[in-house]
Amino acid sequence: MIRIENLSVRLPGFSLGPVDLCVEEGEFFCLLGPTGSGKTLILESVAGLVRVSHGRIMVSDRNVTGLPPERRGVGIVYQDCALFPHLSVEKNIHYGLRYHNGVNSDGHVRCRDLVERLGLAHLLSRSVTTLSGGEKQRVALARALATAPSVLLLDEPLAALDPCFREEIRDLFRSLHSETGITVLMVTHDFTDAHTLAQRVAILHDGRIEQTGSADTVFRKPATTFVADFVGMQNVLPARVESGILIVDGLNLAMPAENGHHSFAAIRPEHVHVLPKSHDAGEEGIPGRIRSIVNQGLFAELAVEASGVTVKAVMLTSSLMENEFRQGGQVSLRIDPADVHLI
Ligand SMILES: Nc1ncnc2c1ncn2[C@@H]1O[C@H](COP(=O)(O)OP(=O)(O)OP(=O)(O)O)[C@@H](O)[C@H]1O
Repeated sequence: MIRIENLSVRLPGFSLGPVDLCVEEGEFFCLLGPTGSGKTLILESVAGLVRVSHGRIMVSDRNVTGLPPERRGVGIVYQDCALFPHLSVEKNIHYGLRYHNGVNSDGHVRCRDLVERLGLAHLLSRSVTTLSGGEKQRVALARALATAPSVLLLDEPLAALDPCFREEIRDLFRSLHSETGITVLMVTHDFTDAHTLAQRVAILHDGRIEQTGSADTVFRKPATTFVADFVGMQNVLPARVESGILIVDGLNLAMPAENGHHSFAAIRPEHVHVLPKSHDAGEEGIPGRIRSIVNQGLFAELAVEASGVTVKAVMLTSSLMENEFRQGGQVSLRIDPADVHLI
């Protein structure tokens, strides 16, 4: 368990916090946010690598705020692995043991088990400078776990890897977490990590947490326009309700089930259905004109102008071809009220 209470870190050009965050025992938690929003600083505060200005950090019910990194019971893996280039794979893995209750038989047994589990036995005598990206990450993970930390901190460990290694290491994190039940706090830019690994996520903005929840909730029901933009809603439009009709900018839409006071409607581009003009789009069909098409290969991104509003949509390129959609062409838009999220 990691409990961060009222944490602030003041640096010359940046202020983190106040941040409150609890990662439950055995949870896999992802921190997401734009570059420079303070994700790494949170991780470094937990690891004891940065001076905390205010607040308290608990790891497994122990107040570790004033403790040096090696006494906090945390393991950390960085994006660039930060392995010691002058040491072999084996020496890198054993490195931390000397600072954690000395080199004892428990530590050696644990390292042997990790070497086995992470498929590193044939690499032990190799210099780490000769390893592939995926192999380096597995060594970094073994080194971080060698001291039996109660929590594992991962700072964008997949970002520098080729897509094929990324999938392999992501699977490794997933199985390791489910087998050991270790508490994991991971910084990532990648929404796939959030969806496939995390039980919960937090979105950071300018040193503050803007929303915490399951990946599904945060992606489908963002609490703020910032989170909506960040998770790729693309259509975040001023909205008001008049006589039971939702007026989104200049568009009249059927009212979604959500109630309460709202100022914005957020609609994911994949929830905007673009249909040929002749197609029966039903009562909700909104006439529009295609302003632009960007072909991304498998998908195409469309900007459609409807009643003076630019609505973003994505569709399969095959469907774009089939329907012979062209820039300037007339279309009908259909948006299911259930896919309109009010903020
Ligand atoms: N030791 C430091 N001294 C001064 N400023 C720092 C220090 N460490 C981080 N910062 C600044 O704090 C801000 C947040 O940095 P941080 O590395 O936490 O961002 P991040 O969200 O992890 O970004 P990225 O996704 O690009 O890694 C940045 O503006 C950074 O320049």
